[in-house]
Amino acid sequence: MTAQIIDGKAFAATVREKVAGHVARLKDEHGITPGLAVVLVGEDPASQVYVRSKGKQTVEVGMNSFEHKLDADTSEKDLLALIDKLNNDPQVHGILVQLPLPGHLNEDLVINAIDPSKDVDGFHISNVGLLGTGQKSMVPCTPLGCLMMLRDHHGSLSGLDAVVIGRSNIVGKPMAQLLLGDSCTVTIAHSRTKDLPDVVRRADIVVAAVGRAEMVPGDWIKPGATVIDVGINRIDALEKGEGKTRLVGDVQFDSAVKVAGAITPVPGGVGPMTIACLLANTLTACCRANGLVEPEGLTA
Ligand SMILES: Nc1nc(=O)c2c([nH]1)NC[C@@H]1CN(c3ccc(C(=O)N[C@@H](CCC(=O)O)C(=O)O)cc3)C=[N+]21
Repeated sequence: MTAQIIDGKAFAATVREKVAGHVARLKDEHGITPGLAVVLVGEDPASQVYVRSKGKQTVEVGMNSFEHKLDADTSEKDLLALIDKLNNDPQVHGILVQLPLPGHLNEDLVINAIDPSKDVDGFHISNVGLLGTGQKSMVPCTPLGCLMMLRDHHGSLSGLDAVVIGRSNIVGKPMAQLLLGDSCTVTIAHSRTKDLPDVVRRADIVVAAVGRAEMVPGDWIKPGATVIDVGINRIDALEKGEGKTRLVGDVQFDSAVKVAGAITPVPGGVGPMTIACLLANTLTACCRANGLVEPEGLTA
C-alpha cells in the first residue's frame, strides 16, 4: 500500500483563489482593500525569505502589503510604537510580527500589544483564550491549514483518535484545540511522553510538530492513518554535494508513505497552507472590522 499524498501546495492555491475572489468583491462592492502589515526585526536569512514570499502572495490576491524592516538592535519601545501605529491605521487589517524576535525583545509583551482583532497569527492571549473556550477568534495559521487539509480529506473528524506531537503555543496547543473542536479524541505528546511509539500507533490522525528532522519513523504509524507533517528542517544533503542542504519534515517520509493512508510532503505540504491561511485570516479580519459577513470555509 502507498499513501495518498495530500498536496498542500495545490490546496493552498485554491485557498488563495477563494481569498482573491472575496478581495475583488470587497473592492467592487465596498471600496475596501484588505491590508497586511508584516514586521521583521533583524536580518535572519530564513525569515527574510518567508517575509518576501508573504508579501508577494499578499499582493497577488489583491491585498495591500506593508513591510516594516527594523534593525536587529531596535528597542522594545520603538517596536511597540510601530505596533501602536499599525493598530490605529485603518488601512491595516492584519499585523504579523515575524518570530523569533532578537533576544533583547520580550515576545509575549510584543505579541500582546497587537490589537487582537488584527492579530492574524492568533498568538495574542485574547485569541488563545477565545479559541480555548470555543469562541470566535483569530486562529493560528499553521494549525488552521492543517485542519483544512484534514477536513478536506476526511469530511468529518468526529470521534477520530488524534495525536499531536509537540506542545508549542504556535502549533501543538492550538492544533489540539482545533481537533477537539471537531470532536476528535486528542492526545498531546512531547519529548517527555512515555512510550511515544505506542501512543502514536493508536492514532487515526498524527500531527508531527516537534522540529526534529525525521524523528517519526513509518513503523510508529498505524496502517491507514493520516499523517500531517508540520516540520521544516534543513539538513545536509550529502548526495547533492558539500554545503548543499535539503528540507525534511519531522516524519520519515519514505517509510511512513508505505504505511499511512494519507500524508503531507515536505516541502509542498503544511508550509504553503500556512501562508494561504495568513491571507485568509487577513480577509476575515477585514470583514469583521467592517461589519461584513465573513467568507465561509476560510476559518475554523
Ligand atoms: N509570526 C510568525 N508567523 C509565522 O507564520 C511564522 C513566523 N512568525 N516565523 C517563521 C515561521 C515559518 N513559517 C513558514 C511559512 C511557510 C513556509 C513554506 O511555505 N515552506 C515551503 C518551503 C519553503 C522553502 O523551500 O524554504 C514548503 O514547506 O513547501 C515555511 C515556513 C511561518 N512562520
